[in-house]
Amino acid sequence: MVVSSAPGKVYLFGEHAVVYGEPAVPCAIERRARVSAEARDDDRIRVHAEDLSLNGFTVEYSDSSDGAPDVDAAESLVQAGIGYIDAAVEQARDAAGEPDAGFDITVESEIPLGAGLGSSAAVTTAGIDAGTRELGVELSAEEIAERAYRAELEVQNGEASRADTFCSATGGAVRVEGDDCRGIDAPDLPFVIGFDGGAGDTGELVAGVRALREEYDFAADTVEGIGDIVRSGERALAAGDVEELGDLMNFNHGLLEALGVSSRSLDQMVWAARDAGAYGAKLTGAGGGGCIVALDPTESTETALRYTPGCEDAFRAELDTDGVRVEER
Ligand SMILES: Nc1ncnc2c1ncn2[C@@H]1O[C@H](COP(=O)(O)OP(=O)(O)OP(=O)(O)O)[C@@H](O)[C@H]1O
Ligand SMILES: C[C@@](O)(CCO)CC(=O)[O-]
Ligand SMILES: [Mg+2]
Repeated sequence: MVVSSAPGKVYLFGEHAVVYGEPAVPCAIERRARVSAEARDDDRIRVHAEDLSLNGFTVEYSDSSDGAPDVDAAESLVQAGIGYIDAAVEQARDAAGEPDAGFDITVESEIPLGAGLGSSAAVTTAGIDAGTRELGVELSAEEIAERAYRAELEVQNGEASRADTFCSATGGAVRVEGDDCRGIDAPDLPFVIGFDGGAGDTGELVAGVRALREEYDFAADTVEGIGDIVRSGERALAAGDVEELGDLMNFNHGLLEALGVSSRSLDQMVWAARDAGAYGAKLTGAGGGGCIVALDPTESTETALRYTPGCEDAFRAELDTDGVRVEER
C-alpha cells in the first residue's frame, strides 16, 4: 500500500482568467489531501471517501460492461463524487501500462470540497502519485502535474487550466500562463482564509464566465484586466510589497464579482476582512461560495471573520513549499 499527499492552494491572483491564457499566481497551502492506494487481485476499484457526504460512503465498481457502481445513491451524485478519483486511477493505470489494475482507494482530506482551495487538484495529484507508485512506477512532479491536468480537463468537460494541478504537484508559489508553468519566489505571506461552509461548481462557474465573455466585449476586457492585475501583482510580489499586493487583490475581487462568480457571503467576508484592516481580500478559486483569502499579519481579520454572518470558519494558512509527496509505503 502507498499513501501520498498533496496540498490545496489559494489564488493570490488570476483564477478564471487563467482558463483563457492570462497568467495566474496560485500558492500551495499547508492543508493536504491524502490518498492511499492498494493494488487488488482483480480489476475493480473500491473507493472509501469519508468527506464525500455527511457520513461518507463506500462505493465498489469496475470498468467492465456490467460495472455499474454498487452504491445506494443517485448516479449523478456518485459521478460528481468519484469523478476525480476515477480519472486519477485511469492516469495511474495508463502511466504504468496496466489498464486493468484494480485498487482499494481511501481519501482523507483537510481541504473543504468545492470551496476554492483546490481539493480536486490535491485529490487527483495525490491519487496519481499513490496509484503509480503502488504499480512500481515513479513519476516526477512535472509528470504528475501533466497527468493531473488531463484528469481535471476530462472531469471539467474540457475546461481547466494547469494552475491548480501544477501548484498542488510542485508546492510553493507558482506562475501559470497557458502551458508555461513555473515556481516563483514569494515572501512569507500572512494568508487568512474565511469559509462560508458552502461550495461552488467549478465547471458551471467557468461555463458562466465563458458565456459572458462571448456575449460582451467588455466581459472579455474584464478577463484581460485580470491578466493586467496579475502582471502588476508579480512585480509587487518580487518587491515584497504586501500593501500593493492587497490593493491588487481588492481590484481582482471586484473584477471577479463583475464576472458573476462571487456571492453574498463571499462579499460579506471580503468586506469584513477589509474593515478589520487586512491589506486586501478576494475570493479564491472558482467562487460561487466557499472561501476568501485575505492578507493580514495580525489576528484582526481572523477574529472579525469569526463574527461575520455567513462565515462558518476562519483560519490562517501557511505557504506549503512541499508539493505531492509519499507519506507511507
Ligand atoms: N476528500 C475528498 N474525497 C473525495 N473526493 C474529493 C475530496 N475532496 C475533493 N474531492 C473531489 O473534488 C470535487 C470538488 O472539486 P471542485 O473543483 O469542484 O472544487 P475545489 O477543487 O475544492 O475548488 P476550486 O477548484 O475552486 O479550487 C468533489 O466533488 C470530489 O469529486
Ligand atoms: C476557476 C479556475 O480558474 C480555478 C479553480 O480553482 C478553473 C481552472 O483554472 O481550471
Ligand atoms: Mg477544483
